[in-house]
Amino acid sequence: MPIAVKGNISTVNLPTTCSSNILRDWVSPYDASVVKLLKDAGAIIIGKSNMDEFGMGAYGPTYNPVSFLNNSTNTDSLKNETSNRDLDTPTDDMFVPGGSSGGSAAAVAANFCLSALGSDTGGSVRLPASYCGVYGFKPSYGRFSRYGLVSYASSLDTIGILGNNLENTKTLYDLISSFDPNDATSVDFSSQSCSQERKDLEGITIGIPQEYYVDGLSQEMLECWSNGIKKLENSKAKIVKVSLPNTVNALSSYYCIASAEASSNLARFDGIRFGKRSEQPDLTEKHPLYSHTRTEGFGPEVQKRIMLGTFVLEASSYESYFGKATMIRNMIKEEFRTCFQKADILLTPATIGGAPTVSGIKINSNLEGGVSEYANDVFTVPASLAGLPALVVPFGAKKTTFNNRELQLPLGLQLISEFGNDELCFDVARFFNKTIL
Ligand SMILES: NC(=O)C[C@H](N)C(=O)O
Repeated sequence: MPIAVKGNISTVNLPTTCSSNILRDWVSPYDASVVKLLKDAGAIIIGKSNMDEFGMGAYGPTYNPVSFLNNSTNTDSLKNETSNRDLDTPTDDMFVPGGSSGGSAAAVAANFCLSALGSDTGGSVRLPASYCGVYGFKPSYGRFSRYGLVSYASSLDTIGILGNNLENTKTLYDLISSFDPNDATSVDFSSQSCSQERKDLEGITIGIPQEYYVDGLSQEMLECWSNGIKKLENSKAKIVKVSLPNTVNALSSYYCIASAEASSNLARFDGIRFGKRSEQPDLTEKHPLYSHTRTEGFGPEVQKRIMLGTFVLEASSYESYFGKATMIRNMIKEEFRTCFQKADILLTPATIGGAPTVSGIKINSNLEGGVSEYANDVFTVPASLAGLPALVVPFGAKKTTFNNRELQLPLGLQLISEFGNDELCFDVARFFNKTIL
């Protein structure tokens, strides 16, 4: 199976740059455990995919293939379409793939490969899956080895899978679900496998978190969500309302914890041991080599997060920021636990709407200091904070026209299940294909 691998997952013969200047041309001396498992099973690694620098969703330069496909999945027409365009001056029919595994999602959506490895810290696999119309899976924390994944926020990071269909996504899941003694956070789930061939969803209760009806949820996503609920109901699932009151605080908690961990993890990139080293350090500064290397090597989003993270970890702000964020995280975990007493699995939107345009993202970033994109993670970060498995299923599309050209922007729904019960996501997802509304 041809597979693309995200640029932050180590591979021996291809560069692992995390799309960062600081790791430009860097090649790892070893394969990540997940890559090794795939190679041993005969997979063909077709290349490394583009990403937002170090996984920090700034919606980097990849374009969403939907912008060019024109309702056709033909790779030749994609090539023609892209070669006719000036990709440096995006028009209003050019969309972002989402981040940070945008390159992996785009590669699958464009039929360059059947599946791809990504990584998901707060939605980095699930958001691009939804925007590009492919499957996107984030496992229970600890199920896939992180050995060889460049760390961003270690308590949240997971390897994830993007797939063109459910079967290929599940094949990769089966191959890389493996305990790894090289990863101290790896969990042995081998005794917990519970996948079942079901003829319908009788006996399965689907929870609908009421707090996910957020302000700003687009009309098309609202419709997509209620169609999804109907589809599962038609397959004999029982639908119940559940409550996750701290959804409103999840984004602040996530961005505080993720930035704090990033500021610590990224301290290793200092120009001494890895990648780029500044050639012109200003010797009048206190730490000229470190500061110049890091100023030249990291992009603006990464620098912003390092500064935010350093701030929330300072002794004077620790309790009011990092301490509170951790408390909220614990409350979110507890709320999920309560939900799973009423429901087996939750169904939510993956995003608030279809993919934004490239130019829209640029305008918003300039106006609001670059935090507006963070709001798009509202439905994905809660499962990350709680370490739960979640699967995004492509379901529906938003129709839009530009210069008389009709485009269909994909929309995805998210299934979230209990810790360790990853396979239930796949079991339920099958019914999005089976039942006719
Ligand atoms: N890495 C992720 O999962 C994406 C998230 N938007 C972030 O920037 O942290």
